[in-house]
Amino acid sequence: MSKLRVYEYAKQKKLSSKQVINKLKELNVEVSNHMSTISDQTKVELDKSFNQGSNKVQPGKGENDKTVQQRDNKQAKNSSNQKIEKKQSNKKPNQQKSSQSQPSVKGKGTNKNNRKKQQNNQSQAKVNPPKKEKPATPEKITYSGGLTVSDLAEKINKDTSELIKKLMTLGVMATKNQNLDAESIELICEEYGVEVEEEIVLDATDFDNFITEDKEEDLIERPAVVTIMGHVDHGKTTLLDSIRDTKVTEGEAGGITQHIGAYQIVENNKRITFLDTPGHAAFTSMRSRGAQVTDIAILVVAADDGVMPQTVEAINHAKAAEVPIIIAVNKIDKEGANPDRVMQELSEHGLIPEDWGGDTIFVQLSAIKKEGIDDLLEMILLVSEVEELKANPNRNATGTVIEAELDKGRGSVATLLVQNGTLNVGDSIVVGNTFGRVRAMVNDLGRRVKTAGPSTPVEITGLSGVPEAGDPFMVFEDERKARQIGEARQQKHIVEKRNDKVKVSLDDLFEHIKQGNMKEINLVLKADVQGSVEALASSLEKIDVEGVKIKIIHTGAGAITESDIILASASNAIVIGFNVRPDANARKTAESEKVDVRLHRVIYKVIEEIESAMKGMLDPEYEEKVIGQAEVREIFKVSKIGTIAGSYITDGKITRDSGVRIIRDGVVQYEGEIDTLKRFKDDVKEVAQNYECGITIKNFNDVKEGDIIEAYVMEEIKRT
Ligand SMILES: Nc1nc2c(ncn2[C@@H]2O[C@H](COP(=O)(O)OP(=O)(O)OP(=O)(O)O)[C@@H](O)[C@H]2O)c(=O)[nH]1
Repeated sequence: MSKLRVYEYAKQKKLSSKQVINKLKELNVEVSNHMSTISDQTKVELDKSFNQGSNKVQPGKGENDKTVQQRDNKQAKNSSNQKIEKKQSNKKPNQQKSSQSQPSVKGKGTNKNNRKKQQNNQSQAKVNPPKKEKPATPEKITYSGGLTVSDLAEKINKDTSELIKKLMTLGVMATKNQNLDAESIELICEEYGVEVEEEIVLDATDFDNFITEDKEEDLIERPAVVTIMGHVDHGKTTLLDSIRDTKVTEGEAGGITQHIGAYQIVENNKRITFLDTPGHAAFTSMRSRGAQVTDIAILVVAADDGVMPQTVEAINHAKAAEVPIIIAVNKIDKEGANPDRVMQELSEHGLIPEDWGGDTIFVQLSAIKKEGIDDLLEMILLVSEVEELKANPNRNATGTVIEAELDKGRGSVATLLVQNGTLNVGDSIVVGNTFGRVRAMVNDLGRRVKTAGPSTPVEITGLSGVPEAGDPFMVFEDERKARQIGEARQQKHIVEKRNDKVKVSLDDLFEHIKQGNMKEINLVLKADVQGSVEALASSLEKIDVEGVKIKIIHTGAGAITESDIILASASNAIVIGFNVRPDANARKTAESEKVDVRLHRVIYKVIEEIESAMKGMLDPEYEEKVIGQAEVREIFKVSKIGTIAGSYITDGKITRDSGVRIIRDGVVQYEGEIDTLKRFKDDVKEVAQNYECGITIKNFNDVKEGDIIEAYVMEEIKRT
């Protein structure tokens, strides 16, 4: 089977690759770029189509899949076969070329030619100094981490300008310092018959590169890690305390519980680990750092209060993290307790009790009276069993930081949750962007321990710095390696902070979609009233562009809160506010977490914006910039013209085309445009600070002495 690529076909037909790609799209043939291969059948269709106009043809699905797969599999190792194949298919024409212009080291025949040519050159040496002779084109080059045009030119011994021209004929516009993508590099190398290999350097700062899969037979059951969530005052803390009081001392007689951010209890000879920080903020902020520590979420709902806003938030947070939920209907001892109502209300959120044919476990309890605690624990064990939570205790420990602080006496103190393996005193460990050796370990009962297995929380000392909650940790065989990796992570962290890694935003949505790393777009939706939330949600869910789906992970009526932003950050979601604004905290968090928040007042604008972003057609975004202020000092009423505001520019300047706002006692009276701007009798383009001028406002004559006229322009926000 011949392997014809898009650009090759384009060249044959004297078309641009883009034209061919567009035509393929018309024919419903999926190609990712000019390097994609075209099957024989597709080629026939293309020929037909270019000769006769557009005949819609649906190609065999298998072929498309294959094309895509080939691109996906293009990792250094397994692509080497493809590369050799490519090289061979390109050898002939290139060698012909190179034998004319440059000495080549490939193929017997050409070698002879080269030798001859070289001899000729030597004999002419006196006339033409050998310096001028270009060095040979290498047979193979390797590179890692990208190449600029001039880097590549140097590697393959060509002039940069020649390469730029060549790239142009292949439909790639590049300057000499421009970084080339892997495909363009391959393309150029193919043209010159050079084999190219990209060396993928393993990122030593990425723990994933050090993790080896456990064998099934090495895995054993581990305790579940449980988080308690729910609305304010519904009894989360009381429940955590009751469980600890009744169980910890029961199991470990004489133990003094210590607050280390998590504790373990024993029920029916099985352990359960509770994270001791109630509330979904902690849960989600950890997740936003990439940590998934919770196996089961307990949702506490007070039976006398029912489902409240934070209950719904907690549900959505747990759902977004795909963590099973157990409902603890609390305060059933209270007068006015109505567990049925809680069930009813939760059913509306998709949590249907088993008694009613659903699959959500409901446990009724009184945290304060310590009633129903055993039932809850039993249910946790049941869910753990179903979830088949397992780990391998016989390996170096990995896990997550639950909390950490700097203690005056002990230095850096961190509570770690071991998630796999066993942590030992003396282990060399990298924690977040810091490292060290585990000097001492203390468990939740305040006892010194030497080892900690899967799902065990322990407090450790011995780190060189203070990590953050949610940071991952990993133990390494030797201290030198731990230090090396710790330092590399620290360095990377500094660089990343500097580069301010941005979360997904509407602006780069299309890029993500194009690169195929986005199949679902997560949205958090807030609106003024429930009705608009629903209307908006249903319209948004209907958008389907390029097979990418909208997924609404949380909705609510009311202002955009910090919790919305944290959820969006953790789930890489975009926040949409309809007739609502973010509160001050939310605004700050959105800025620091780099969450894209879009505010709208018209439903179709929201839909339009999302849709255009998905299609990569988002209009430039503008932001208002105040350029100056004027104080109205005198009013002139002129019958034909209207009210002229005799003003004095107190700050900045006012330009003829700026937008203006009339502010009276701090309140905006009117927003509009300038009609005329005059100095004495002359129309002027702008008036600067400390000058007087006459201003009339379009469609507004109610200017008063003492009013402030604020001028602003809309500036396009530069996208990076
Ligand atoms: N009657 C009754 N009161 C309870 C029960 N559980 C908790 N309370 C009371 O409810 C109030 C709130 O309990 P907390 O445990 O502080 O609630 P919380 O959910 O942790 O609250 P925040 O930490 O503020 O979010 C306290 O006054 C508790 O004593 C219960 O089972 N029955």
